[in-house]
Amino acid sequence: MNIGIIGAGAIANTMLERINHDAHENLRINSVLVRDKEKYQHLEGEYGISLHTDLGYFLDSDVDIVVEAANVEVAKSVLPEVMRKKDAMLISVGALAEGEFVAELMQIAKTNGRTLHLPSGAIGGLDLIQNVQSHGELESVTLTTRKPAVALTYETVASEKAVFEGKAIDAIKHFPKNMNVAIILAMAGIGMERTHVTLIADPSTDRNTHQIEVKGAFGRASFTIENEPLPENHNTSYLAAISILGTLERMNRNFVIGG
Ligand SMILES: NC(=O)C1=CN([C@@H]2O[C@H](COP(=O)(O)OP(=O)(O)OC[C@H]3O[C@@H](n4cnc5c(N)ncnc54)[C@H](OP(=O)(O)O)[C@@H]3O)[C@@H](O)[C@H]2O)C=CC1
Ligand SMILES: O=C([O-])CC(=O)C(=O)O
Repeated sequence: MNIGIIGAGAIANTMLERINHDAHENLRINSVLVRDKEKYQHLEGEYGISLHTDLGYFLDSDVDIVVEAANVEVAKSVLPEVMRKKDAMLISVGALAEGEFVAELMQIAKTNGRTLHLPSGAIGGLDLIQNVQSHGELESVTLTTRKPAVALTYETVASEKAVFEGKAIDAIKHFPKNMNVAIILAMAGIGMERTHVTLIADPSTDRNTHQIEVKGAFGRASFTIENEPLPENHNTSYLAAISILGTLERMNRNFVIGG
């Protein structure tokens, strides 16, 4: 499967390493869309990809699926055009916080026979949450995220401090680079208004920890994911990058595990 990536930052680089550098048997990244060609020129030689700055030419290049790995604003602006022409995979899922935009995208997907894939990103447990909610039997979902203080605030923080507490829909507005997990969790479960989020700036941690608590007719579940960050961007967990890789790999299979 030929892949086009939007963005050339920490996640995109991990994918270029795992897929092109390691010569993945089924996957190949052919094209990368950037806004500054000079800055990323070295990638063409290093990974044998074509760099593009024009979305139209990028979409017309030899790619079967487009993976967005840029940011929420870029995702919002390019996704409608991308989905008219290609299947897409989105990691800046904060772009989907507004229901009207999701409805517009789903209409484009339906008209053009496209699929939008949303990997689990830096968390897990979304299979269980979706199963429980399939009959609307989810009662509550809470997310407590703890990140290094420097990732969340310019203030000097002496001891751990909650920098946000409230609904998922508001969490992504205030922290678009850190709360994509809140949005995928809300989409899988009880929505943007009812998913309760606490974001803690912790000067004593170097990990991105997401603690999820779920209650419903099935019983209760809790998941704690203690993520190692990517060296190129400490805000971003390594798991987010390999959740894209795993999702791409599973698209090639003739069997499905979990769900
Ligand atoms: N769903 C989840 O669980 C997670 C989601 N994320 C999200 O994934 C996304 C990518 O993360 P990460 O790789 O760490 O981010 P980085 O900041 O490392 O990289 C972002 C890349 O996007 C590029 N970019 C910015 N604007 C444009 C544009 N207009 N056109 C093309 N490229 C552009 C940047 O280029 P330039 O150098 O020119 O600025 C840069 O190469 C972020 O939105 C992040 O919040 C991250 C972790 C978890
Ligand atoms: O990588 C993480 O741990 C989470 C993150 O940044 C996000 O959800 O935006």
